[in-house]
Amino acid sequence: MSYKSKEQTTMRYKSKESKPKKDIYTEQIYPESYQNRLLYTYDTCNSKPFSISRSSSPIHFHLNFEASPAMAMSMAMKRSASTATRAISSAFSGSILTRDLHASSGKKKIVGVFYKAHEYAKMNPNFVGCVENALGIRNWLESQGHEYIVTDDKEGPDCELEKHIPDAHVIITTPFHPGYITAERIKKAKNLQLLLTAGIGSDHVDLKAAVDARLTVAEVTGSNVVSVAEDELMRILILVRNFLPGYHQVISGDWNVAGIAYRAYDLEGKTVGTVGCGRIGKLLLQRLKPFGCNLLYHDRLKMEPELENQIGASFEEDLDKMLPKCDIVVINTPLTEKTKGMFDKERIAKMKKGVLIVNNARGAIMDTQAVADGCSSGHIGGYSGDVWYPQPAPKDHPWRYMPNQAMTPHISGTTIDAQLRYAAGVKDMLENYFKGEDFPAQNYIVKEGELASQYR
Ligand SMILES: NC(=O)C1=CN([C@@H]2O[C@H](COP(=O)(O)OP(=O)(O)OC[C@H]3O[C@@H](n4cnc5c(N)ncnc54)[C@H](O)[C@@H]3O)[C@@H](O)[C@H]2O)C=CC1
Repeated sequence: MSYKSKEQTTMRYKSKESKPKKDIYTEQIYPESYQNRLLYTYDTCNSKPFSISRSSSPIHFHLNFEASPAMAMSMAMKRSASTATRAISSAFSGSILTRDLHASSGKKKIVGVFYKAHEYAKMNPNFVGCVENALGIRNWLESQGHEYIVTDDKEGPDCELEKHIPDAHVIITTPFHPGYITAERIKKAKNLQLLLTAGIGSDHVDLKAAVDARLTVAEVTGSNVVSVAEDELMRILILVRNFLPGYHQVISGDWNVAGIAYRAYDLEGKTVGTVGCGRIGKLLLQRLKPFGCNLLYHDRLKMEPELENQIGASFEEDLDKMLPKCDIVVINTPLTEKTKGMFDKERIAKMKKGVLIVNNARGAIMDTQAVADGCSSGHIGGYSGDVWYPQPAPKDHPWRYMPNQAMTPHISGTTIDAQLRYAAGVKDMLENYFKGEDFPAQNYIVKEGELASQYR
């Protein structure tokens, strides 16, 4: 995608200014989100050609950004809330725990694990999520005397990540190219205090080991939920319309309408169920509503009736009762001890014959072979997603070769918009960490020996 022109950016800025007040639905999805501020940052950086060179990192710009009165007020409110939180927590914290966050001051060693971009790194100055552009925080970190090592080499005993584990204070990694932080690595990491996920989903960390070691684990909650929900909608349409065989026909010089049409349907009137209905699940349901589908959701938590009514979906307490009703099932839970392997042979057998499955949550929520077998037998009519286990997916991963799949590498949550948001979120948390301040509460996955509720 090309960069936005100044006119486009101005339009976006204007439309943001005239945006109607958030409704109850949006309030629930974005409590204290980064969204507005970061979009503002993004617009600011693109619409001020006099002060910014295109090759600079965009996420530095919000330091110079003059807040509007409303934003200044909200920032001041946040500051006073965080001061109050600190006062309360310091009043109650008496224990001496060597690895708790902010246990030591001074220069830090920060290790980042990202995917390599090679020739693509220079093609877009906002492409900050790769090794080469390193979230755009290198100058900022190094100017304060911190050491910043960045690599994509993350597997095996001789990899670059392993070399830096013993003296790293902070490890940042993205779910797109996850640095697996195992219990063994945590044991070796004597200086480690903080594990940051540049994105959402911290299952690449052995969270139990992190709890036991009293590490802090945090992610940029909300940073790419819109990106994933949009991508899920695209995958649903690709499967329902049997799009991919048509695309392949065009490339291979064929023309066979029947070969596509015999199993292409409308989305209207179909029953779609989301398993997990947090931020992404709700955004997906909101996007599906205008298609005239019958919407169901299963989650640990039932929505407030007003929100449920606004979204137009019905709660299904029992997953196994919801599945046989669904033409399309979308997975939107984190990978936890409870959801690992949740979709095995028996559960897949409970689904309708020909069911379409979209999974952008995590590959390991599915039993790999059961999915491949389901696609081969036709019980699963189509499977699409961007998440695999492990990542990168090995060349012989069965999902590469099963019929009726529309798989991609892990991309849905790393759009340029998402990268700008999660890079700024990481920078904010590092800034708080250096100052000994708390992070936004919803970002914590492990804090003071406790695991966030959605991972339990
Ligand atoms: N493919 C990609 O690029 C991305 C993937 N993700 C994945 O999507 C997941 C969900 O993200 P969000 O919606 O932001 O998280 P969220 O925390 O807002 O929502 C997760 C929902 O899952 C529910 N849940 C947890 N365990 C459950 C269980 N055993 N049964 C039923 N429901 C359960 C929770 O109650 C919660 O409502 C992330 O954890 C991550 O794994 C997130 C962002 C990007």
